[in-house]
Parts: sequence; structure tokens; C-alpha cells
Amino acid sequence: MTLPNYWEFPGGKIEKGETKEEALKREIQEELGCTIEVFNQVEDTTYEYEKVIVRLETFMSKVVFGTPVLSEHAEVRWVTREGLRSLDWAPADIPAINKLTGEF
Ligand SMILES: Nc1nc2c([nH]c(=O)n2[C@H]2C[C@H](O)[C@@H](COP(=O)(O)OP(=O)(O)OP(=O)(O)O)O2)c(=O)[nH]1
Repeated sequence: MTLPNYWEFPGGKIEKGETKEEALKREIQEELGCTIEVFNQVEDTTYEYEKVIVRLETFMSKVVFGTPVLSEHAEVRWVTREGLRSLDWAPADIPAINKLTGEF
């Protein structure tokens, strides 16, 4: 909603008392209606937009129950690791994309 027409990883803000992994599991359940297992951290980026500063932490994860169903996003797409490059990402996501595709 804040960055329409850019691709973002599903996720959201950590709530009080939650670990990062718990927050990610909850957000995916709420936004996409499926259950994930969270693995290692990929990136930790701080990006200054015009009005906000976003700290974006990205994790490897796997769907263990259900399939992603759209509720608040315009579109959802599975892509291969190489395919990540062909999408137009929110600026804060570029470092994670570079790591995942092996370009720095
Ligand atoms: N989830 C997510 N947010 C991102 C990414 N890249 C990026 O710049 N952002 C920004 C957009 C938002 O300002 C902020 C995350 O907010 P959000 O709207 O996803 O979080 P939330 O679900 O907890 O939102 P809310 O209920 O508090 O409105 O980070 C990304 O890849 N994923």
C-alpha cells in the first residue's frame, strides 16, 4: 500500500514481545493464510525513504502448511532465484535481492 507497483517480500512489523521469526510467521499467516517455517537470515538493511526509515530483515522460509492466498496484496508470485532479478523491487529490498542472486 505504501509502495504500490513495487514487489516486496511478504512480511510486516514486529509486535511487542515477539521474536523476528514469530513476527514473520504471524504476518504470513495473517496476510497469506499459510504456515511457514523460518530459517536463516538473509539480509538486514536500513533504508531511508522520503518520509520513513525502514529496517528490513529478510529470512529464508518454507511453506509447511497451506498455499498462499491473496488478501491484502495485489498479486503474489513464485519465482526462481534467477527470476528475482526480473521484478521491480522496493528500494529497501535490493540488498537482499543482490545477496540471493549472488551479485553485490
Ligand atoms: N513487508 C515488507 N515491507 C517492506 C518491504 N520493503 C519495504 O520497503 N517495506 C516497507 C513498507 C512498509 O513501510 C514497511 C512494512 O510495513 P507493512 O505494512 O508490511 O507491515 P504491517 O503488515 O505490520 O503493517 P501495519 O499492519 O502496521 O499497517 O516496510 C518488503 O519487502 N516487505
